[in-house]
Amino acid sequence: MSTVNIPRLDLNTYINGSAEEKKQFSDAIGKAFNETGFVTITNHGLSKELIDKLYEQVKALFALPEETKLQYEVPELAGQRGYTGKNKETAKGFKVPDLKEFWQIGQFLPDDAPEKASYPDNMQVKELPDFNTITEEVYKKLEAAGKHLLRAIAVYLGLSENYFDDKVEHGNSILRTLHYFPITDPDSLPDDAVRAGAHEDINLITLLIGASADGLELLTRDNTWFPVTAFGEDLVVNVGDMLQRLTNNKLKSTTHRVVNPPREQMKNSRFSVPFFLHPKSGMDLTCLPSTIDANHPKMYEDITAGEYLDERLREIGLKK
Ligand SMILES: O=C(O)CCC(=O)C(=O)O
Ligand SMILES: [Fe+2]
Repeated sequence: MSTVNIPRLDLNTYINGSAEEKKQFSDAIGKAFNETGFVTITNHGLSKELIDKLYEQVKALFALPEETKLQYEVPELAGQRGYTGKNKETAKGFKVPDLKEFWQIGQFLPDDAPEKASYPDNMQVKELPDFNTITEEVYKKLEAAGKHLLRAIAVYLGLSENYFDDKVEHGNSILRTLHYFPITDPDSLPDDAVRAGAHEDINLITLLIGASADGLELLTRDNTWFPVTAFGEDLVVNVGDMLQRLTNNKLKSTTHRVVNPPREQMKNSRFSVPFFLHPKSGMDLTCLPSTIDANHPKMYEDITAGEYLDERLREIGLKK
C-alpha cells in the first residue's frame, strides 16, 4: 500500500520562525506535495470567529429563494463571479453534473491597478450586506496565507523565495462558497450523480476551509480513495494543475472528489469554501528547466495561465 502523507504544518513556523524552522516547513510541504499533493495547515491567520461568521453568511446566501439567487447568475461570466445554479458544472469526463450550487468572488483591486479592466467586477449580495464584507476579509486573508505557502514551495523548488510574489500579486484567484444541496429523494438521482465528481483543481494551489461535513477524498497512487480530514479550523491545501505543469509533475495535482453521504443523510446540506489561488493570466507555465532531465522528460507544451484557464473552463462546461 502506498503511504498517504498528509502532514499538519504550522504556517507561523514559516512566517515567523528561525531559518531552521523555515527550512523544515519548506521541506515538509515540498515532500508532501511531491508524494500526496495535500497538507493541512494550522495558524493560517483566519480566526475561528471569522470562519464561524463566514459559514453563517454562506448558509444565509443559499437559503435565499431560488429566484433571488438566479438574479445573480450571468452566463457570460462563466461562473467566475456571482451565482452558479444546480446542474451547471460537470467534472471533466463525467456526464452528470455535480450535486452543488456555488457563488464565486474574485480579486479586489484598487481602481488604478492595471489588471482592473481584465477582471469582471464582483457581485454584491444586496440581501446580505455582511456576506460581502466577510467574504472580502476571508479572500484577503487566504490570499495572504497562500502567498506565504508559495514562498515555502519556491524554496523547496530551489527558486528564489519571492519567485511567485509578482506572479500572484493582483492574480485571478477565486473564493468559491459551495452548497451541496439536500436530496430528499435519492432514488430520483442518476446512478453516477455525486456531490463533486473526481477532478483536479486548475489553479496553482487550493486552500480549503474545513467543510461542514465529511466527504472529501483523494485518489492515492495505488488507485484507492482515502478520506481527507482537517482538524478543527485547519485549512486543507492541495496542488492544482498549474503548479503540477510548472514543475513538470514534480508536485502532484492529486485527483479528489466529494462523495455522497449515506442515504439517510442525503437530506442534509454540506457547505465548504475553497480558495483557488491563481496567478495573473500572463504567467508563463512553461516547465521549469530544473525539473526536466533524462529521467523526467518535459511533459507539457508551453502555455500561459490565461490560455490554460480558458481551455479548462470550456472542458467543465462553464465557458462556451
Ligand atoms: O467541498 C470540498 O470539500 C472540496 C471542493 C473541491 O474540491 C472543489 O470545489 O474543487
Ligand atoms: Fe477541487
